[in-house]
Amino acid sequence: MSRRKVLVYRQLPPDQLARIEQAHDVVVANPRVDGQRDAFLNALPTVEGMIGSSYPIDEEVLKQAPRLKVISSISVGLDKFSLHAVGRRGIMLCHTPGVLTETVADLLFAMVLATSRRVAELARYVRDGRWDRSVGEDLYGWDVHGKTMGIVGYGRIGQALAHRAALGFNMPVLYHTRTPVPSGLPEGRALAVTLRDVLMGSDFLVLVLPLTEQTRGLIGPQEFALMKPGAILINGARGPIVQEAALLHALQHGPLRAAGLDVFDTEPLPVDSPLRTHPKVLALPHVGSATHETRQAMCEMATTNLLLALQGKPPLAAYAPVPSM
Ligand SMILES: NC(=O)c1ccc[n+]([C@@H]2O[C@H](COP(=O)([O-])OP(=O)(O)OC[C@H]3O[C@@H](n4cnc5c(N)ncnc54)[C@H](O)[C@@H]3O)[C@@H](O)[C@H]2O)c1
Ligand SMILES: O=C(O)[C@H](O)CO
Repeated sequence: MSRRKVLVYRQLPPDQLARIEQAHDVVVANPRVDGQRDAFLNALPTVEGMIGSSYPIDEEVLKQAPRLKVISSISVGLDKFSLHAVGRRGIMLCHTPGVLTETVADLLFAMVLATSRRVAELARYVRDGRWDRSVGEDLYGWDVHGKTMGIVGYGRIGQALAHRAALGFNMPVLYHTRTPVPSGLPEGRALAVTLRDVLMGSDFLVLVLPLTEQTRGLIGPQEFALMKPGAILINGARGPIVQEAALLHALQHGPLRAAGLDVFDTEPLPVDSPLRTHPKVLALPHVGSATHETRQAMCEMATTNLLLALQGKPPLAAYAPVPSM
């Protein structure tokens, strides 16, 4: 097998980097890191494989990489890639579904619990030395068990979340998804409904669907207007699925009691974003899959995908059909 030029554009664990270096000529250059952008740009004209995540690989980047055949993303979401250009060019785009499912569902449920039981706010109260008497009603939270869990996007992660909600917390589940699927739960525990019905019926509305042309701006003023007073929104999908101005309005004027956000329009979240310090917002730095075990598993899968695809073999998971090499 001939050695090819591979661009690693995000930090990889040393064991995975070594696997690539054994077979190919590697340039490590993260365009977000000061001093590495030029090396990233200089590598593009000759690279045949790329591995990384979170940096936009758009038409402009792809134009500069005429020999590119394989991109291996260390993510399940593929919204950072120009899918039209990838398809047109016959580039194999691989990703890492499945290995992060349970970990992301854990974090989504943590956000459900943290927002309703005001975990971050109460911890700050103790840390700030304000616990000088028993906590009054103004700091009480709201129950989670038995409330209705609404899920938009009932794929791998949505279903793992539904299991936690229905079987662990006795919550009725409403779900809405593009492609109809059975709930995977015992009879009567979950109902597939329209988006309108999920919005109207849920105490917690969790978004866990891909960002696409169809889902950009999906949750806006009209959708917030349908939601229950006191509902809590959790966005574990992608920031632009929710219209930010409408979200701020819904937090200030209702119906939202709180929002748990792991994802934002612009990441990292700008320091002047009103969402950063909003008292009703639990903002996390896009960490759905960020555990030692899962990030290692994602990097391993992405590395395997890259190596297989560069050998002309089917990778473990890919968006595009296998191109001829
Ligand atoms: N916060 C994080 O760190 C994090 C981590 C992993 C994944 N994610 C996000 O979660 C998404 C889902 O991951 P997954 O592994 O469950 O993917 P998946 O493909 O298994 O599930 C996606 C679901 O969304 C549904 N869907 C697609 N378009 C829709 C639409 N227009 N309306 C309603 N439903 C629609 C699909 O039918 C499918 O059921 C990813 O695409 C990514 O954006 C975020
Ligand atoms: O899509 C994913 O896998 C996560 O959001 C990490 O980028």
